[in-house]
Amino acid sequence: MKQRMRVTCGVIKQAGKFLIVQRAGGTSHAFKWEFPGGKVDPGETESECMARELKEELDIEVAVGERLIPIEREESNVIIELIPFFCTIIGGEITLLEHLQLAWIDINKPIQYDLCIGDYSIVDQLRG
Ligand SMILES: Nc1nc2c([nH]c(=O)n2[C@H]2C[C@H](O)[C@@H](COP(=O)(O)OP(=O)(O)OP(=O)(O)O)O2)c(=O)[nH]1
Repeated sequence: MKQRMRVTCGVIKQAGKFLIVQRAGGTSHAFKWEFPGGKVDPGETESECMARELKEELDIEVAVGERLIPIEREESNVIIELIPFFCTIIGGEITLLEHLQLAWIDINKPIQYDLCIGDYSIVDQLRG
C-alpha cells in the first residue's frame, strides 16, 4: 500500500487577494509557489497542524476557519492529501521564515506563478 501524507495549507485573504509563498531550493517542489502549510504530525489534529505551520513558516497566529475540499495527488510512492483551510490572522506580522518570496494574487485573473500542481484545484475552488 502507498504511504499517505496529509498536508494542511492556509488560504489567507486580505484586501480581496490571496497569499501564496515560494518554496525554497533544496526542498521537494523547489521554487514552486504554494499556500503555506505542511505535514500533519502524529497525534495532531489538522487544525492544530494548520496553526502550527503558519506560526513556524510565517510567524503569525491564526484562527483556523472553514475546511475546503481536500485534493488528493499521487506522487512517486506517496499519496498527498492536501487539505486547505481558510485562516484569519489574529496576531503577528507575516515574516518569511522558510520561504523565498510572497505574493498576493487576484484569484479571478490568470495565475502568473508556477504553483504546485494540486494548488490549481484550490484556486478553482476559490473561484467557485
Ligand atoms: N505546504 C504546502 N505543501 C504543498 C502544497 N501543495 C503541494 O503539492 N504541497 C506538497 C509539497 C510537499 O511535498 C508537501 C508538503 O511538505 P512540506 O515540506 O511543506 O511540509 P513540512 O513543512 O511539514 O515539511 P518538513 O518539515 O518535512 O520539511 O506537500 C501547498 O499548497 N502547501
